Amino acid sequence: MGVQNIGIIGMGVMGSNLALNIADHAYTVSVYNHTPRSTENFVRDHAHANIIPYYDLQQFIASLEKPRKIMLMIVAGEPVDQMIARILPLTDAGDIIIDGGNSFFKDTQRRTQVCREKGVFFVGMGISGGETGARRGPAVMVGGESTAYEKIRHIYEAVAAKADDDKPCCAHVGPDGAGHFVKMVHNGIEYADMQLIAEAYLLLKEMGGYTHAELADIFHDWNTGELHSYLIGITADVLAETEDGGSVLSMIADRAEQKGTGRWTGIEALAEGVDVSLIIAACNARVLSQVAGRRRAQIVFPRPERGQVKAADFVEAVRKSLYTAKIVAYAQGFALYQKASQTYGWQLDYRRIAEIFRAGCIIQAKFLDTISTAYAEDAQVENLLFHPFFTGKIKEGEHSLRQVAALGLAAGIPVPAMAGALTYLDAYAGPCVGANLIQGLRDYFGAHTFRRTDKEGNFHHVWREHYKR
Ligand SMILES: NC(=O)C1=CN([C@@H]2O[C@H](COP(=O)(O)OP(=O)(O)OC[C@H]3O[C@@H](n4cnc5c(N)ncnc54)[C@H](OP(=O)(O)O)[C@@H]3O)[C@@H](O)[C@H]2O)C=CC1
Ligand SMILES: O=C(CO)[C@H](O)[C@H](O)COP(=O)(O)O
Repeated sequence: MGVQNIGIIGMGVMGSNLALNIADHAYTVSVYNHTPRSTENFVRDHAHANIIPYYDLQQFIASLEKPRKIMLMIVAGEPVDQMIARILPLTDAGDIIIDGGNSFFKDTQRRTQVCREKGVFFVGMGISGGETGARRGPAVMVGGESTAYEKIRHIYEAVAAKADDDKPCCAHVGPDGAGHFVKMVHNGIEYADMQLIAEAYLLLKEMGGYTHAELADIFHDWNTGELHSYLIGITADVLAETEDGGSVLSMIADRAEQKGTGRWTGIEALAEGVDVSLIIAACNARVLSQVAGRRRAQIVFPRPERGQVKAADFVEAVRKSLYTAKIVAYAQGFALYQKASQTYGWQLDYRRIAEIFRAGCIIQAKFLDTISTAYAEDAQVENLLFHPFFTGKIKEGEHSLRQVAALGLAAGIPVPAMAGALTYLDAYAGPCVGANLIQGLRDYFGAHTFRRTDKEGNFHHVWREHYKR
């Protein structure tokens, strides 16, 4: 008869740190890894009275109290299916398998069905906060049956980060794939946020001529105001870091990698018909940073001469631009939650999602408090941009964003996310966006019909050929 409170499979960065975090909260933890070496190294380097290593999967499962709580913290994709296939025969009805990795939410929906056939609960859990979060308190987004959540919540709410009001950053957000969907979009917003920060950095460095040390001070200063966030804070740290007297950032290759959650967000948004242009711009920026032809393009297409604008008001304009565009990025991400919630019938609680993002996760930021308040005031707000606080901030920052993006474009500095934020505003708020011509063309070549401004219904026009080809 097993006695350990929970089992964790996967002794990588996240699994090992979560095991320690859970063990620190007086829960007993069995750990297992598909290769014994990772487990051996972990228990050698981090001996803990509440952690017991297992090198045999059957013994690991047998060590757990019932209903068993078995958490996977392993590489997403095929390994998760393979591990479930190995675990399921060893489980009993009522046991709970928790996937804490960045799994694709549709895989989670499928796995939920597979486990349900055996009476086993499957919980798709989004976890954010990286290594430090896992060790000291992550944000936890739980998808699955509420019966299962009730059995595991005491553990995860204990280890999760706590917001300023002491509420745990852990919530049951909906059934099956909802937790992984919420995490996927969190990561998409993370991509957009980091891209905007990178654009602000580039503008200040290339046009303002600031050194990395000076920029570290600027970002540090920004982090004391409305931009206060984990990402701005660590940007200051990265900028300030030196090795042998030189900037570490200057030594990092200018090529951004990705594991795919941002890309999934873009694909799902396109499928849902929601514009997440800043997330897609961020994905494209990472893709383009990797292309082999960059060196050749630098020679073939020299960029325009860059003037210098080293002035305090330029720094402030960039700060305002970053904040304004960031609001658009978050509004787009939350619009995707709203649409997906309808599509999948999840009844997502946007206020609670914003609340659990207030601490522990990578996108934790001061203004998540305001997003949570906005949804508390109007749970069905059509778009966050219509909340008076954000409307005011957009109006306040739009001019700076326009000036800064235009400066970047004129100087040949790529600002796809900042420009994307403006384009989004212009398309959203513009009286005519050219869609009338698109409809005319579609009707011309394909008889796709169009709607009229003066009458209800769908119309086809018999177009005349005025110009001979
Ligand atoms: N790092 C981060 O900041 C965050 C990561 N995540 C997600 O958490 C999950 C784990 O990430 P992380 O800990 O960083 O990754 P690591 O690469 O540090 O660890 C991966 C773990 O998966 C195990 N593993 C690899 N292949 C298999 C397999 N075929 N079968 C079983 N186990 C396997 C590895 O074992 P071994 O090394 O012995 O092969 C290792 O224990 C991923 O889904 C990741 O996307 C979520 C939030 C934040
Ligand atoms: O989930 C995370 C944080 O929330 C991970 O850090 C994520 O893997 C980062 O994504 P990518 O590697 O694609 O930049």
